[in-house]
Amino acid sequence: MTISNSGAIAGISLGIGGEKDMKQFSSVELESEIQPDSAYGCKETESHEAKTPPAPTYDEESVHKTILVGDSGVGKTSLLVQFDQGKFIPGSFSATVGIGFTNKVVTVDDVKVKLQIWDTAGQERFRSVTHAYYRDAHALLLLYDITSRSSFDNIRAWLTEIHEYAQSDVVIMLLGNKADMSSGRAIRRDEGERLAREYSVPFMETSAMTGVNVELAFTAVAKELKHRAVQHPNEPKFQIHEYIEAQKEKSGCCSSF
Ligand SMILES: Nc1nc2c(ncn2[C@@H]2O[C@H](COP(=O)(O)OP(=O)(O)OP(=O)(O)O)[C@@H](O)[C@H]2O)c(=O)[nH]1
Repeated sequence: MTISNSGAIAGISLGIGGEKDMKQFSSVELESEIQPDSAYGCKETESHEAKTPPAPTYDEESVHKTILVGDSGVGKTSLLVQFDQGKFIPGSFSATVGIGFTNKVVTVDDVKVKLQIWDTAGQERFRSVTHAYYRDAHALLLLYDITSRSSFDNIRAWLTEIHEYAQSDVVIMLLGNKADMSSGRAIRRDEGERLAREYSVPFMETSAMTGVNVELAFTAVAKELKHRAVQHPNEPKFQIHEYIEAQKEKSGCCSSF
């Protein structure tokens, strides 16, 4: 699997201590970047004979809007920077202001899946701005910080908001970030697993610092979105939970947490 970047993080100032100011991007400009969901569904055939329709092909021009959400300070910007640039800059970001995005292309099953990844401000005062972006989101990565009980407790409220403002079929993934901070851990991994099971969403612990599971989180989302776009009604569905567990086992990623 390869990952390529098709743009810098829009509106995020990466300077040490710099504010992650997204203000210079108007929502109109940003929305115009999003392509229609042309890959979803397949074309009607002219013949009226009862035959199995051909499997739809994936439209590589489709853009999948993927949004990072969660309390302020859980590591949304750091996760995106780790995925985008493969690096972690400790303590370098002040709170995100507003919302901004970066484009990434993830190659899964030999096709290029375009993710437009939006980094949102976790602070309460920006909530009304970010809600507006949920509506046409294809995927939401919901983060808490494993060293922060309150960020974990707030996940239920985030899920309520997501169900209120996002499409009912949006792909949701729960991420327990800062998994490298074992000494400060406040939330056990099985608590995260239990919450994810309760809401039937996939879950993994990540570290924006070490990079553990960062690529896997985005790749799993890309795979799910790609499979949904070309899903044939008679074929078994892609099992994102099984895929994640298999990949975790392969990498042996989580044994040290
Ligand atoms: N040890 C460790 N620190 C992290 C990790 N992810 C983020 N941090 C630190 O946590 C702090 C907050 O990270 P941000 O990425 O700014 O968090 P955010 O969720 O974008 O915050 P808002 O913009 O306010 O919503 C920074 O000091 C990061 O360096 C991680 O995986 N491990």
